[in-house]
Amino acid sequence: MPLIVPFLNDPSTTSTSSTIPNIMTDPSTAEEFAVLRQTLKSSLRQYPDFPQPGILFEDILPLFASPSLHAQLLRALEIHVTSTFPPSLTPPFAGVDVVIGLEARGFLFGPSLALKLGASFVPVRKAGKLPGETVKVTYQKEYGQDVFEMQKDAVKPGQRVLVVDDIIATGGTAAAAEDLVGQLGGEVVGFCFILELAFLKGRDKLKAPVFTLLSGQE
Ligand SMILES: O=P(O)(O)OC[C@H]1O[C@H](OP(=O)(O)OP(=O)(O)O)[C@H](O)[C@@H]1O
Ligand SMILES: Nc1ncnc2[nH]cnc12
Repeated sequence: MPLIVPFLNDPSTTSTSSTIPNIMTDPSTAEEFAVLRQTLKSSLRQYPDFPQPGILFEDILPLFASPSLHAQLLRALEIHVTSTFPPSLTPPFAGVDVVIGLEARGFLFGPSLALKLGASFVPVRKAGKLPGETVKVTYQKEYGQDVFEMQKDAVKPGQRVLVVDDIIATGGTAAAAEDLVGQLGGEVVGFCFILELAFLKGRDKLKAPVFTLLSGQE
């Protein structure tokens, strides 16, 4: 009988809406994950007053500038997703069919994560970039308003979708993606972010469970 270890006693890994069962059966994987998080967190940069006064901008790009950090990021995300949605389980905790990445920074790691999970990758793009029939939604984010679009045949009814992005701030962007998936009859089984600005309470706007790898700006 494997030892069941609580995944992490950290508020950034739990959801207020519903809770993902963050358990891991292998203690050495839990330890590996904790070390990965520490390394990744210490590699982020912050820029005050960008892109406008009053915003403390969290820059995740150093994670991609170094091949080693890039690999560690993907390993951390893979550990999380496969321990939360093991392909061998039955719903609601079975695997993921589609990973959706949100423009633009969700495109940096969404496709690689999808490949690791054996899932499809689908982009959600800013308006006017996608050919063919699309669904659309207008949304508010931490610094402005935008329009998101997804191709109509990108998600099939009943498919299990994981939405990924670099940051959740006010949650407007992620909620817009959840809306688009719902319009196509897909099921968002979870959200996965690298970083969460917890004080903005963005996760409260989302119906599906939320996982964030790192916390920021308490
Ligand atoms: O939770 P919210 O308040 O909605 O903000 C989070 C969103 O804001 C940023 O994207 P941005 O719209 O700046 O676009 P970009 O990735 O194309 O630069 C970030 O990458 C998230 O997608
Ligand atoms: N403070 C922030 N830093 C980086 N990306 C963001 N997207 C929304 N708010 C952000």
